[in-house]
Amino acid sequence: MKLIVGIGGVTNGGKTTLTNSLFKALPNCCVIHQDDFFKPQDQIAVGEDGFKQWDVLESLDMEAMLGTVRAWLRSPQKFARAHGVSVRPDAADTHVLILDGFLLYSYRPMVDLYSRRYFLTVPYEECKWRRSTRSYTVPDPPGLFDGHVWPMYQKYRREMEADGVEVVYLDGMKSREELFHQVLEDIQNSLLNRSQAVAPTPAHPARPQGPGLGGGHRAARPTAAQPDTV
Ligand SMILES: Nc1ncnc2c1ncn2[C@@H]1O[C@H](COP(=O)(O)OP(=O)(O)OP(=O)(O)O)[C@@H](O)[C@H]1O
Ligand SMILES: NC(=O)c1ccc[n+]([C@@H]2O[C@H](CO)[C@@H](O)[C@H]2O)c1
Ligand SMILES: [Mg+2]
Repeated sequence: MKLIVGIGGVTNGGKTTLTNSLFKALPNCCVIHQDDFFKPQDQIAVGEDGFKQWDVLESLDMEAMLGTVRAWLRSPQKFARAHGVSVRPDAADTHVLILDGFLLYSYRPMVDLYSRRYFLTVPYEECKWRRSTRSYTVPDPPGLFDGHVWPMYQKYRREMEADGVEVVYLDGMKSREELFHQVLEDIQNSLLNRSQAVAPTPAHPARPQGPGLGGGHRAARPTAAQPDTV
């Protein structure tokens, strides 16, 4: 069973913090960070506002990110091994991929790959404060947050909502522990529901095939007919 989980949402909402905790807690779990797919600095456009446009989809090599997700889909076992994740024999059929990033649900070719799309939010003031404490590989120039980062967050979020992309909102003002337990429990329930949906137990108790029984046609399988991939 393969499960792709998105930990998306606003910058400094706590995505990577939450992702790291889930990674440690879930069996056979791999992580892909969207931030690893930023294009080189000299390929980042400069806007009319004079700011490098880091917070737009075009600044990310999303084709490469999708390629990495496809590699996991082809063989989660191989992917896990290649990334130093040792596959747990007691849960060898369960594979979870977490995608961590601020623009996960705005790239059309990937939107339908997720089993669950989480979206962390924090209010403007908190976000601005947290961001001011961070140092990125390219430090934020003065005014970037108000001039570029926050307006782009609002624009992409509006578009995502207008497109009807279904997400589970998470309140990033909750404690790290509360968020972790909430999301872990939710993912574990998804895994449980899926394992029950694909379990080989028949919908009805097996009946011996005697005369007059088993007339040659099969009843449609209910939820079990769903593929176990995403
Ligand atoms: N639940 C929380 N409550 C308070 N502070 C938090 C919480 N989660 C994370 N933080 C802090 O907020 C900051 C941003 O956290 P984190 O790096 O996880 O966010 P992010 O959404 O991944 O940000 P980025 O946009 O840089 O990817 C860090 O200083 C982190 O310690
Ligand atoms: N990781 C990077 O190369 C980089 C460079 C400049 C800015 N950022 C910021 O990262 C955030 C997403 O995590 C975005 O808001 C970018 O502004 C990242
Ligand atoms: Mg992060």
